Amino acid sequence: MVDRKTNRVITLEEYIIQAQNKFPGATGELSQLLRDIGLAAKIISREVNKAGITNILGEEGSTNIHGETVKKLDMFADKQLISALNRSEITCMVISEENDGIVELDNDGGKYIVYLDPLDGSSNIDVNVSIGSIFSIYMRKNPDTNKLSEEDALQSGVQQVAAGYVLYGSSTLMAYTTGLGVSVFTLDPSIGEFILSDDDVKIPDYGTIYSVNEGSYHSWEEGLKQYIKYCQVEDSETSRPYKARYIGSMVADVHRTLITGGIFIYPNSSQYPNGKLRLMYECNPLSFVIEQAGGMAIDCNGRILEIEPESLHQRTPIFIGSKENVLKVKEFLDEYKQETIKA
Ligand SMILES: O=P(O)(O)OC[C@H]1O[C@](O)(COP(=O)(O)O)[C@@H](O)[C@@H]1O
Repeated sequence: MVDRKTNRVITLEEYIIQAQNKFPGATGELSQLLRDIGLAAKIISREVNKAGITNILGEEGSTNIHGETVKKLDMFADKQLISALNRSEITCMVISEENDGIVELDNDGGKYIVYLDPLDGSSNIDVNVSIGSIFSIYMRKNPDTNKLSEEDALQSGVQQVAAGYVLYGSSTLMAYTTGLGVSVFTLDPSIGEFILSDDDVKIPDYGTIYSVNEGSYHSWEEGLKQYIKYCQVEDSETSRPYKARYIGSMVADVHRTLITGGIFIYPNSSQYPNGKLRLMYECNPLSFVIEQAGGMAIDCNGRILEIEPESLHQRTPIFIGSKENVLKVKEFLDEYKQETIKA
């Protein structure tokens, strides 16, 4: 995207500074934090792009708190992001999918807390399918107390000051929001810069793509089963049947949903009674982005962003995407919930 006034491409760096200048009181710290994440993303992107020829594919040998085998790229991305955040002394703690507890950085004076899914879509790393990194940023609740605590970090999604993701796909892009709409930047490897490619992105109100792992269909609640049947019925008026698309990397499936409209679902199932995806570093940040683009994100009861977190790595079911599609699935969930209650 070219700046109409200067007829020049706009880099992430410039865009962040321009946005900051709109807030006279801004300290520039959040800007620095976003730049730090941008830098780490470039380094991770470089490694992802040549993963097949450098010994960075495969398992690292350890298991994380979720009982998942950790991939070498998971650890590489985790290290890159944490060291980038440690460099600028404004982040006091990081919570990451690859670390059990809070990671205290050497900046206990820092006022920001960052949640990370350093490498999302781990099952796709070794098969060269799109993967991503997800970040969510909060201010400390009690900046005057020296002692950092989990209590500081357990804040609902509405408290996020910024959130976003990096998608390592056919190109590498970074999308984020600070609560003033969603901006997308594409990495131009030839100059090593993220260039603004889309500003104030809006998700279509209605889409004809549904995205869910139907492998666990048998253990879904009836309302969801009936909604998927609804998506598959022939009806030209509502452009059904919808197309099914499922990449298996939440960042990639949600980014597609942001651009084309539709819905991404990761429900409860017998394998994951409370859903699989993590509230604090997968569902909250992507819900903030989708809501800022005009979409919706709910669990089986209400808004994802209003869930009061109880633990750092808690999971939640999620229904996220275009407003009309999310309202439709909620209709089915509520209707069959009533049926079950009556029965
Ligand atoms: O293989 P499944 O059960 O469909 O799960 C895929 C989901 O799990 C995830 O891979 C979980 O994320 P991680 O790879 O970060 O653990 C999501 O990106 C994706 O949406």
